[in-house]
Amino acid sequence: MASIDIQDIRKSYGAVQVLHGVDLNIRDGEFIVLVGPSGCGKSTLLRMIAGLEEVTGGDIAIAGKRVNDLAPKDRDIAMVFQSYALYPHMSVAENMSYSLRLRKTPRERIQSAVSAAASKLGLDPLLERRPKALSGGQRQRVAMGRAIVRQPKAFLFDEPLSNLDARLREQMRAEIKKLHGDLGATSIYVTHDQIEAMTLADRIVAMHGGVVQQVGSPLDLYDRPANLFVAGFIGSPGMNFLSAHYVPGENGASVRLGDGTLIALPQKYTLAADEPVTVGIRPEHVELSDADGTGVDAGVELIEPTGFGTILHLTHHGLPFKVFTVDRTHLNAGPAVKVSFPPGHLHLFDGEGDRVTS
Ligand SMILES: Nc1ncnc2c1ncn2[C@@H]1O[C@H](COP(=O)(O)OP(=O)(O)OP(=O)(O)O)[C@@H](O)[C@H]1O
Repeated sequence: MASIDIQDIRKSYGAVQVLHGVDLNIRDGEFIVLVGPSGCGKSTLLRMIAGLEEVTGGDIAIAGKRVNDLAPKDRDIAMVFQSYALYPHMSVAENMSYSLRLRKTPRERIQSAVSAAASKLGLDPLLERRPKALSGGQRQRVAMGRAIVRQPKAFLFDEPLSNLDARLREQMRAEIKKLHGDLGATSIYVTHDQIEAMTLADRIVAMHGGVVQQVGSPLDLYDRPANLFVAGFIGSPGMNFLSAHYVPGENGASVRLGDGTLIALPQKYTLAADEPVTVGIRPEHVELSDADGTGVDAGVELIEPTGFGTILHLTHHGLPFKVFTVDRTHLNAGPAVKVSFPPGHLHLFDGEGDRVTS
């Protein structure tokens, strides 16, 4: 196991810069998830750590040793890909033992490593099969087994569950988390799936446009997103954003929506009167009541029952927003409801899209 230190890492393909200076210190044993939309540079960063892409600028150190110019095989890390990358002509056991055989590891050591990994992953009955006789989930387990037997300093995962159906993804996600709990190995996991990021990570690194937007625990990112991008990316259904202007007010600060509606804020902020801001509130934090209740008027556009809860698509003076509720009485909401925005759940972002904290 090892720490991984990334300092001012930059990557360009010709004139196109895709990583703009990434700094990240990963602790020994930590599970880090790189998350972001397609094209944000997360796979490129992972591949640079693995040694599969050249570093344009900056430094990468594994266990305190600079590895920029070290070949992938000399970095002592194992990579698990979306495509599994298994050898079709080898059995499961041969696939798992391949790297150890290359290293001329003694036969008994190979056997005990393969059998320990196989039993951890439930692969014992499949050891003699070829990959083509396995399901997608079983193949991904073999790919993980192959990584485990090497006892690498770190595991790198590149969207390993993308090819699996939703139920299997959920199951494998839990298995990966349990495996990390057992092995305690430093892991970096790339995904565009925010649920995977939230459930697996000790810390999430949210990326956008080749720039790290925020690094923190899953709940840090959920509770205190650093900017509009993170606020919108983490959480499902996504956070509602309302354009507004800041009103300092004598009896506490508020924001004024376009139609003049005032929404109370939890505190005063160091913003100028009338400064344009964006207010964010998660669908699960909006409070709903009947049309004759208290709050702001909203029209009901669409009701989506999910079983666990209900998503209501609402509008307030043409402004669309969503509410999520587990209260089934709202399944039959009429054409109009009232909503209120609890001040403690509001997020405020300035004109640049950055979180306003004080
Ligand atoms: N070999 C290459 N040559 C030129 N541009 C590249 C190359 N590889 C990646 N890119 C570009 O670099 C950017 C980052 O790509 P990268 O694969 O790291 O994104 P990603 O966040 O992992 O996306 P995805 O989830 O789609 O894999 C993209 O704009 C991509 O087009």
